Parts: sequence; C-alpha cells; structure tokens
Amino acid sequence: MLSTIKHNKEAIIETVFEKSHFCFVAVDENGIVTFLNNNYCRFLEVVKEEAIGEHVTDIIENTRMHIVLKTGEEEIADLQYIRGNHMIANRIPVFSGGKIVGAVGTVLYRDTKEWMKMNTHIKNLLLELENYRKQLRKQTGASYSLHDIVGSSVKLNGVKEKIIKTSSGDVSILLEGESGTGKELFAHSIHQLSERHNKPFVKVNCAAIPEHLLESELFGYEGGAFTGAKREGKMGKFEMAEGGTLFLDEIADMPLNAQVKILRVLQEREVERLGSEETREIDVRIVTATNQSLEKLIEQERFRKDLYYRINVVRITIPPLRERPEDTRVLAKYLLRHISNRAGRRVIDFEKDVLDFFLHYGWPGNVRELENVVESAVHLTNSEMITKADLPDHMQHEMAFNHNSKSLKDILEKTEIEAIGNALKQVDGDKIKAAKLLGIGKSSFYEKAKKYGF
Ligand SMILES: Nc1ncnc2c1ncn2[C@@H]1O[C@H](COP(=O)(O)OP(=O)(O)OP(=O)(O)O)[C@@H](O)[C@H]1O
Repeated sequence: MLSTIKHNKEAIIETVFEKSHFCFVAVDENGIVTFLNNNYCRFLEVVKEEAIGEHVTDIIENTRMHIVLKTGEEEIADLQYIRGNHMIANRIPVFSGGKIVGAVGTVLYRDTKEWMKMNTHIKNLLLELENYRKQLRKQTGASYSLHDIVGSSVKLNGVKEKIIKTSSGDVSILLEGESGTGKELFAHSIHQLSERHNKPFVKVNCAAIPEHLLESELFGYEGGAFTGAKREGKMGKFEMAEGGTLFLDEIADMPLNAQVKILRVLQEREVERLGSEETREIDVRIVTATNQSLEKLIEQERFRKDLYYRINVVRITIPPLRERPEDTRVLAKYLLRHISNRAGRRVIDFEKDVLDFFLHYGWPGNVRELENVVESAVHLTNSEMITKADLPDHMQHEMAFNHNSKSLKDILEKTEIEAIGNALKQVDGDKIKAAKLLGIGKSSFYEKAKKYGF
C-alpha cells in the first residue's frame, strides 16, 4: 500500500483532490488561497487562476478558514451558509514544527438537500432494519434484549454479566427477585442472547391460568379430549416453544399436580397431549422466575424438591431497586421520555427535590412502581416539569417529612404517617375501621389524620 502511494503520489493526489466528489480548499498561514479544486471552483463560480493568491474571505462566502488559523482548532461538520444554501464543511489547521502553517477545508455536502438525501437513505435503512427486528421479535415472541434494561449500577451490571455468561447453552435458569424488578425483561434477554434467538419465546404465567386449565395450556389436548375442548385439539405451550425457550413465570404458583407432570416432561424430553397416547419429542430450554422463596415452599411441601433441582441449575437474583439507588435517576428519566412520548405530552424533566426523594424512597414495587408513579405524574402535571405535587399523596407526605427528619419526634411522626396510610389503604379509606385496626380511639385517629393531611 505504502509503495503504491510512493510511486503514484501525484496521480493519487490528483484523484483525491480533483476527481473525488468533494470540494477542497487550502490556505497558507495568512489566509491566502493556495489551492482550490475544480469542483469547488465550479460551485463558487470562480476561475481557479484568479482565486489562487486571494484572501480566502474574498473568495468563499461566510468562510471561517481564517478563524481556524487563529484558534488552531478544527471544525468538523459545521453548517456554512453559502450561495443560498447551507453546506456542511470541515476545516482543519495544518501544523508544522509546532506552528500553524495553513489550513485545509473540505465541503462534504454542497447543500442540505444532498445531506438530507444521504440522511434519508440512512434513515430508511435503519427503519428497514428496525422493521426486520420487530418482525423477528413478533415471530419469536421475545420483545426485549439486554439493551432495553436500563441502569448501570454495579449490582445490575453484575446481573447483566451473569446473563451474558449463561445465556448461550441450554442450562435452565431460575430468575428470582421481588415483583417489578425486571425478571421478565431478563428472561427475554436470555432468549435473545441464546442460539435459540430465532426460534419461539413462549411465556406462561403460572399464577394467571386457572388450575384446571394449566395442564391443557402446557401440554395441549387432542380433539374431544374433554367437554368444551376444541374439535381440532390444541397445541400446548411446550410444543409451541419447540426449538426455543419456555418462560415459566411465577413458578411458585404452579399446582403440585402440574409440577409432577412438568418434571416428567423435562426428564423425558417429550410431551403427551391430554387425551392422547402419542408422545412428541420436544427440545425446549426452560427459564423460570419467582418472587417467592422456593426453599420456604419446599419446607411447607408446596413445591417439589426434584423440580426445584431441575430448574435451578443457574440461579440469578435481581436486586430490588432500593439496593441499587444509582439506577433510579436514569430509570426515572428513561421512563419519563418513553411515557411522555407515548402520551404525546411535553414533560421534560423532574424537579430536583423529586429526584432526590426518588433516590431515598424504598420502592417496594420496584421499577413497576416507579413506572406507575411517572405515568400518573405525566398525566397530572400542568407544566413541563414534574413537581412534588404531581406525586401520589403518600410520597408527598414522606417528602414533607424528609425535610427535617433528624429528631425522635420526626421519626415518630414518620412512623405514624406510614401506619395511618397503610391502615387506610387496607380498609379502603374507612377512618373508623382504620382507627380500630391501629388500636386507637376514633377521635385520636381523626386528630392525627387531620394533622398529616389524610
Ligand atoms: N432495568 C429496567 N429497565 C427498563 N425497564 C424496566 C427495568 N426493570 C423493569 N422494567 C420495567 O418494569 C416493569 C416490570 O418489569 P417485569 O415485568 O420484568 O418485572 P418482574 O420482576 O417480572 O415482575 P413480576 O414478578 O411482578 O412479574 C416492566 O414494565 C418493565 O419494562
């Protein structure tokens, strides 16, 4: 390559400067034009011989080449208005022996139309790519990947790393974590990162399907297998996930009968539709999630130990939001952007005290709770900023308290606010019942409720 350049230096320079589509100009340290290629001459409608030797400001409208000579700083992709158009220019100072000896300028696009054409072309390609991605996600059922999981706390990054390490391969993964921590997002990501990514991702929410339907949902049935069954029969979720991933969400709620059958399917790698004697081979990877302790359920004999060992080959624990407060701010901002776009409302940010509060709040409902709080605030706010007044009442109470939460009196008050709020929630706002629940008199309850604004 170097020897080709050496031997054909002039021809190469000629091609780069004269034959390429771009416009080039070079000036010396005083801003005098020393080179202007034919393209640029045509664009400026000047004669080359007459332009060379003139000061660049006399030849090029709105140029900044002389300024770059002074600042010594390059200007890349700058918009320059010239001959009725905005063009896109680069200006680069030339140094020799530590001194500026001139500058070169290139025009990348002679007008914004040219640039727009290129931009539209790229945008169209990106749109096409996104459409293919969407189609694939629709076909496979897995809509999220690791990129959709917002947050970069040490704890969350640790989880992401574990997911990356274990996704390829067929090992069964148990995701555990409190409700709303993002277990489903991680299950999708595992599928997307695995070799099975272009095969189906099928989710079964074990808590949402009535017990008597669970087996037919999972294993399918033959036509006429039971009263009410479809004539043509039905494919079960195991078969639907063939070649891909079956995500069993809320596995702790799986009835014991179904647990036995699932264990058999996992051991034998074959399913039998209800009402059929025929077995069908299946190749499915199992990912499960739980927000309850399976160990406790085993102690209570509500979960089978053998199934537990099958599904718990790799266990990944998703930490609650309160244990990774660094993620709260970025998540809140991401959710605000996402929700306000979807709602078509211009809400751009949170007031500082709201973000500070988010950082210290306990988030018992985790990211789902944060999502709900942002959603309701976007709809309630009257301005472009989310303020304390746009938050749910219980948060406003807590925020008011947090201002001066040092003394024992404050701590007692905080506890009272929490207890009263919780009691009222439990009894649907009935103050008499709430007073009873807390074991205090009616008038004392009314007094406190009034004090705290309930
Ligand atoms: N890190 C994250 N980045 C972006 N969105 C998130 C993140 N974590 C959770 N979410 C969002 O929070 C909501 C709850 O997440 P998800 O349903 O995955 O939680 P879960 O742990 O499966 O809850 P459950 O146990 O109740 O089923 C979803 O809308 C999800 O998109």
